Amino acid sequence: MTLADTANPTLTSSILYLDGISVSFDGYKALRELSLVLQRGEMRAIIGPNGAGKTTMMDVITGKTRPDSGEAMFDGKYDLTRLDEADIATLGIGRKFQKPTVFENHTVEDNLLLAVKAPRGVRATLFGRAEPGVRATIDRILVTTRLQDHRARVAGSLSHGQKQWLEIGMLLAQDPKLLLVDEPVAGMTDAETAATAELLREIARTHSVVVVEHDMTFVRELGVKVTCLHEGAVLAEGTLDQVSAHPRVVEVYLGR
Ligand SMILES: Nc1ncnc2c1ncn2[C@@H]1O[C@H](COP(=O)(O)OP(=O)(O)OP(=O)(O)O)[C@@H](O)[C@H]1O
Repeated sequence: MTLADTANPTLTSSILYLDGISVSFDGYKALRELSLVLQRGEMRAIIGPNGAGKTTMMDVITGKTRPDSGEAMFDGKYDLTRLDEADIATLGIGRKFQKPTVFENHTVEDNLLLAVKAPRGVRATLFGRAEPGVRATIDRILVTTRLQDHRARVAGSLSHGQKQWLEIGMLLAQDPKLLLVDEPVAGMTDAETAATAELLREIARTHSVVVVEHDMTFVRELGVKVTCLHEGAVLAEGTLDQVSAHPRVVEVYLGR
């Protein structure tokens, strides 16, 4: 961080600060001077057509992709462009990919126990006799993710929606400050989609969240600020109504 940055109140007050991020793949510009600021405790929905750069942006945040230029800061002080993926996860950025990757042969509860933030070595001894603090965390997550009545079920027997919630629960078990959630409601029923919006709103009371999603009904249910990306940059930002009324957003995305 430079001296100029410490005097930048937008940076110091934000959980995530992206400024002028560019990424090229073999000459193709996936991100073009992308700038986005997420306040602490904010949930933001990211929309935009295929190829807009949403996944690439998430990859920059998690250290999977290094930008060619620009600034990416976390929690007002950590330079994400200089840290590797493991360091960034340890700092408190958790990511959930679109496809659920739960341990199908383990119970719901054991999946959460496996994910829980615990010192190395402790994890292996957790099964069957988890310490009370860990138990309380797991119980809380089971309630949040609507899985309290399914804790003893094998994860492979859950519905698609329940698997997604379990994976969100596994993310929560790591106690991240910032959650990145990629297309959580793809393939869900309308009822599951509505429940997921409610679940994320609950999580957003105590965490900062970035959600990438194409389902506009779901984005409306989230009721948060929306950023529409197009060709690697921000095309529009505001409430869903404001963004939806933007002629270019209609032209390149919503009107299609
Ligand atoms: N590793 C890579 N090598 C080459 N090109 C890539 C690579 N990753 C992404 N791209 C290209 O960069 C552009 C942005 O892709 P990205 O996956 O970030 O878009 P997206 O907004 O997430 O799209 P979608 O909604 O389809 O997931 C696309 O044109 C894509 O083909």
